[in-house]
Amino acid sequence: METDVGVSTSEEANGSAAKKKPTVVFVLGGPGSGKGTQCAYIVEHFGFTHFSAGDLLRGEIDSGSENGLMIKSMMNEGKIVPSEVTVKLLQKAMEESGNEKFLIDGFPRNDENRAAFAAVTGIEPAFVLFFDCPEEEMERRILNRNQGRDDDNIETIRKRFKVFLQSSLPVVQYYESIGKVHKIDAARPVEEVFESVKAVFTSINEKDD
Ligand SMILES: Nc1ncnc2c1ncn2[C@@H]1O[C@H](COP(=O)(O)OP(=O)(O)O)[C@@H](O)[C@H]1O
Ligand SMILES: Nc1ccn([C@H]2C[C@H](O)[C@@H](COP(=O)(O)OP(=O)(O)O)O2)c(=O)n1
Ligand SMILES: [Mg+2]
Repeated sequence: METDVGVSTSEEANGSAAKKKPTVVFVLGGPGSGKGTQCAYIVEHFGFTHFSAGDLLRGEIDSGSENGLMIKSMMNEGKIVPSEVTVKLLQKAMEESGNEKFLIDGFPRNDENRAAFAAVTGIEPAFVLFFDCPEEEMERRILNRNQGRDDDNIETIRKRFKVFLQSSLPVVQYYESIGKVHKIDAARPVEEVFESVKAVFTSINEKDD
């Protein structure tokens, strides 16, 4: 079943034709909190196109691009790749998609990411989903993930948790301060988490009707 989520519009400064801007939802949460898993369900039910910033960066490594080695070494250290690279990949993916409703997963991961996306695309998120999960549960999930990722080892996982607390949580707190965060208890089974996620998207649809 697909449900419609409204596309925001903005008037040009001179008040002429309204120009459509894509609807963007940022999906945030620590490593292993279940962002990718829940995004797959949201796509199925609500007609969004899903982009994982981490997947786009891994694609860039695999393509043999000139940034590949730099991205690979930063990811293996659990560090956040410069926004210039990530925002460009997201912007290209959105332009090529043909959709106007996007779930952007794992981005923005720091304030630099947040500001660069706003400056380059002119888009502010409709809202932010935040998957709240204790570290020991996230660690268990990542160690069982089996996707063959170089950064899913205990040493890098610990570094990623540190970066999440230091750089990514403040971005969530910023969006909380402007009333844009829907916080979800992500420590529950997948289906239960999705019930809460579904409620958020359904209530947004109803508001737009
Ligand atoms: N609610 C959940 N309960 C248990 N395991 C989960 C849950 N959500 C996701 N997982 C599993 O945990 C791992 C990490 O999930 P993933 O969606 O990749 O998280 P993220 O994108 O936030 O790192 C995957 O192996 C996934 O199958
Ligand atoms: N906005 C982003 C997103 C991810 N990255 C890098 C740094 C992250 O540790 C890795 C992996 O991100 P990814 O979202 O795939 O990881 P999780 O799904 O949270 O486990 O990619 C980044 O540099 N900038
Ligand atoms: Mg992920």
